[in-house]
Amino acid sequence: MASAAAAAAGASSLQSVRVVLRVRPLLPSETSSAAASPCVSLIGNRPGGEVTVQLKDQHTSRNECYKVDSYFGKEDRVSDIFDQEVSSLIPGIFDGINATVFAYGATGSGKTYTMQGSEELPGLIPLAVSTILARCTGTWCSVEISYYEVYLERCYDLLEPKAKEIMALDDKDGNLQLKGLAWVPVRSMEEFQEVYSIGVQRRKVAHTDLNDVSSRSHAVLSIRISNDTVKGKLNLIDLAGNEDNRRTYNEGIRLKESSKINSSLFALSNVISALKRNEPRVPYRESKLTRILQDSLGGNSRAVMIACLNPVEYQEAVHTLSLAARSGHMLTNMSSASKEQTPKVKVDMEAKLQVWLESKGKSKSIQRMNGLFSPTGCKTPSSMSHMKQPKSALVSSRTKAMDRDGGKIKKVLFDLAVHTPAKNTPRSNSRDEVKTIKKVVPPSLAPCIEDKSESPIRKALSPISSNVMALEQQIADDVNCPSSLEPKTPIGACNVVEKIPVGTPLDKFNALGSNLKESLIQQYLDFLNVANK
Ligand SMILES: Nc1ncnc2c1ncn2[C@@H]1O[C@H](COP(=O)(O)OP(=O)(O)OP(=O)(O)O)[C@@H](O)[C@H]1O
Repeated sequence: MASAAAAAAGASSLQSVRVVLRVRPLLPSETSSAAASPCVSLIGNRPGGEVTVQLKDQHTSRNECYKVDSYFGKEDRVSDIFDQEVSSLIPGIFDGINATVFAYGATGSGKTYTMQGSEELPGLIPLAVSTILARCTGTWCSVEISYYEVYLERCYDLLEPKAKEIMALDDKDGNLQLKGLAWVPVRSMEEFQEVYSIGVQRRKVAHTDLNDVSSRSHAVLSIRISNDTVKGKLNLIDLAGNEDNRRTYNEGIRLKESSKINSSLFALSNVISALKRNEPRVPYRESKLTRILQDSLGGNSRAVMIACLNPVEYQEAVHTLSLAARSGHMLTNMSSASKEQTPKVKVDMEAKLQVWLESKGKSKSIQRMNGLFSPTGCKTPSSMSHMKQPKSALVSSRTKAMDRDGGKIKKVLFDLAVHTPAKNTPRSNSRDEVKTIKKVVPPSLAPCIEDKSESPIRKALSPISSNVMALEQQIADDVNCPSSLEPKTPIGACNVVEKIPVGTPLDKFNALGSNLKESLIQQYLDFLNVANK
């Protein structure tokens, strides 16, 4: 048993990105819901090695298996995650090896709970700070923190709010420098609490349909240690949640935030994917988030991605775990039961698309889609019927949220004693391994795959784009259509529809303008990302 634990520790320190799954418990508001049966289960693990999880959609019989490095379920505490995944990174920082821990997942999946914690259960951030401070006690080592957020692709200091936007620049040696970022020395948990709680209150949060206190920015807490010879850094990142705006009904600024959040998370997934595949070029410059993390992701740095899941949201879970897939952890397989269902799944998907378009009043769009995909006569799948109806007004309650969180964190940090790691306890896993087979990409996807550098499955797993407004603007600009076009109306709808020739669906598609093609492809991919692939 001891040698297995040592092997596990060794493995974790050798891997550059570990993917850890964190499934939160059902919330009281969810347990009463009809759709409250969990969609995720642990089905197998190897001591010290990867674990296999299964996602199952209760509305269809679809299920998929994924491999991750470890699994934390509803009975596991944040301190368990810290002991098993984060504490092993800390000695490396004292040897100058940077590390990054980031919580990734849909809105409301428990990222802030995991990173920041609550009054009773401190999160990974306070646990890490207390462990680092304890290690520095009686040495010449100094500890400093910075805390900043990436909001709408701009970087702001949360400890020095009057400072200008933080710029990511390369110095003469090619090392990344965050110009304008404040580093505040901390010598005790009390000092840390004082500084951090102020920063937490400044972070941008808002009420959304899916989370009362939803983070609207990515927040990065960096802990830097320095002694005479070495500087090392640990980044602890609470990412904003990826959002499907067809569920959130975001509008205005919330929609704009959501669009930036989703595109930067996509950029992050590209970086992780490139790192896991040892690709020669890592696309750090695709977003501000990846750019500022350039010196902490890749190279000899270590990273732990905590993929957070809401246990009852199958589609979100698929989307979140797709990031793990991109980083080489997914079993690109389905159970044999689900293979038999592949044609049905495809039909359901098209029916869902029709229903969705109909619900948006897009009968013309349906006709055009029917030119691209085979027509179906299916009824609305039951899985669509549980979708939320839009609320008439979304109330921003940042002040409320700040009161709640700011107050809480202050207490958390005051109360926190230096964290003593608990002994690692092996998990009991009596579940049977499922037999898996290779996943099939529906042939109807083929014309949509334009990017030659990416595999079809990878493209199909792209994140949900929420650039509705930007897309509309682009459509209006590009084809000079009236600005009164409804959201998601395909490009050039006003001019192009009559010109579509008769012939095969592919002929019709090829005859469309490039903007219209791009729009249709994007819409189809968007749809696939929230429907069965
Ligand atoms: N492990 C857990 N145990 C109990 N409650 C939890 C747990 N994880 C999350 N929650 C609760 O779930 C709700 C949503 O969690 P949280 O705000 O952390 O989500 P999030 O992923 O940070 O969302 P967003 O991306 O919108 O900021 C909160 O009420 C939180 O207290």
